[in-house]
Amino acid sequence: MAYFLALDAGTTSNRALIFKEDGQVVTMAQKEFPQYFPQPGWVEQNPIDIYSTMSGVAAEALAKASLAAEDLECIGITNQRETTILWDKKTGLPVHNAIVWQCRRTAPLADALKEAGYVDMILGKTGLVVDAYFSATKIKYLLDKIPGLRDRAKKGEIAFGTVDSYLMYQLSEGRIHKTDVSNACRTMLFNIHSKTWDQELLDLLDIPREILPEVCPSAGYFGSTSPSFLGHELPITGVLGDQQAALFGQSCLEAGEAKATYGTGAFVLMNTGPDPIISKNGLLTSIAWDIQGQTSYALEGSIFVAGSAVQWLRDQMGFMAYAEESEKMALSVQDSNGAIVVPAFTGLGAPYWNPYCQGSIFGLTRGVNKNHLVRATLEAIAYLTHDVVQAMQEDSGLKRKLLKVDGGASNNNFLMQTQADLLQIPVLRPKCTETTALGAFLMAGLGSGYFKGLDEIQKIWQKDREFLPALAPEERQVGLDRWHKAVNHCLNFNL
Ligand SMILES: Nc1ncnc2c1ncn2[C@@H]1O[C@H](COP(=O)(O)OP(=O)(O)O)[C@@H](O)[C@H]1O
Ligand SMILES: O=P(O)(O)OC[C@H](O)CO
Repeated sequence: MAYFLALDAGTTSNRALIFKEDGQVVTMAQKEFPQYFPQPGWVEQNPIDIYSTMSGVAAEALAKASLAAEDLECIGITNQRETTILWDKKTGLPVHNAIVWQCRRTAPLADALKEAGYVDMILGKTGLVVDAYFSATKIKYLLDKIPGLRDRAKKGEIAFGTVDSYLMYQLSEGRIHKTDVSNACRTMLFNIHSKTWDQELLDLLDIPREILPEVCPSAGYFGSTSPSFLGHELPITGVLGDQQAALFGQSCLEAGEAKATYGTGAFVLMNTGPDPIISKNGLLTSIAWDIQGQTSYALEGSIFVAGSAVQWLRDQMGFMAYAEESEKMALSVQDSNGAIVVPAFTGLGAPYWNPYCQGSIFGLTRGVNKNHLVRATLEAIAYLTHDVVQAMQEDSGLKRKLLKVDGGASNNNFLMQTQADLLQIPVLRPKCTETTALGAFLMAGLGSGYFKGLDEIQKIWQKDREFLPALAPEERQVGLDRWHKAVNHCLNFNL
């Protein structure tokens, strides 16, 4: 029997899972950590919280499984991407809170890059749309803001990392300053063709090369943890960004296979194989992973608000006590009674990319009640996902045959049925919905040499439920037309 530890550093919580070699979850421990919102649209986290909660849940998962660290084969790490941390190399202490991927504070810096005409150059090199979402403008902001930081960075005293890098640095007491290609490609500083940091982009943003981590393949030996973590040195042999990990955990290993993860936001990724496809429709091109010298690319549609819209219904509107109740409420009415919710709470991501538009509700009449609004919100998540999948088909020329789903909100059967109806293809939910952690464990198993190849890990994916399209095509088209009208109004509405 072999055991593996997967560390899943998410946006709102950190999770540690122990897996058996057949993909069974032995134990899981999870802990939320504080989020800070210093100004509207700004989001920060304390890196020390990120490390301390992760080290706490890892110890808890191990204790619950009655295992010792010596029983573990290796560690896999997966993480919220883009979130930017700068720290002092000597002390390991952060110089500022982490600037989280959702944070919009650097939108003016992104606008300046767009106005100066860098959109095509940046898309061509990095596969990314110019946006505050990615790490590059966040790093520049910190280097500009903190007195003396750029000089210290030039002298090699400061390190930059996304959450994977920061965790490895802490876990190894400063011996590992590395990241993997799937995380590096989300910084907007990494050339996805040459797979190297791009000097032209570094110069453009005045970011010293000295701060950057070494970029490694996703599977392989990154280094070992120090005994201060779990009491025993353990090899880290798999690292990748959480959406790419979910793609891997969903066993989307062939070109054309896709998954949608419905968590805080929703992220649709399609494996495009060994060649990157640069989008004409507002999607992102990322490296999915690099294994045994083989790079796989992915097209991605990032939707910033999905499950968090259900949290809004729960916490701000007070419509329910638990997110799970949204399914029953939506099914208690026949339709949304004409209401359309566009949950653009932090602007709209793919394929619209408007950081300034705001959430809107259309079609309100005296008969609309909270069940209709809950239904309209869940429908909006499915419509946004539809728009991304549509863009993906146009970019790739590949018609989807099915969509695999995961993440907290994929447990909502109404949402999944609506998704199948809108996409007109089967939607498949796996038995293990912790696909992100599953992907990290499988990657680590490959990196340690425990698994010899992809065919060995393909068997691990198992179906839980399949949702088949059941909506009449005319009815679907009417719904889509109304939705797109509402999105256009929302995009064009300026206070
Ligand atoms: N049954 C459900 N129906 C609708 N939304 C749900 C349901 N269960 C969870 N959610 C939403 O899913 C999100 C949590 O999913 P999770 O995958 O844990 O997210 P993350 O990894 O981004 O923290 C929350 O925003 C919650 O509102
Ligand atoms: O932490 P999650 O699951 O919301 O994922 C966040 C994404 O990686 C952001 O790009």
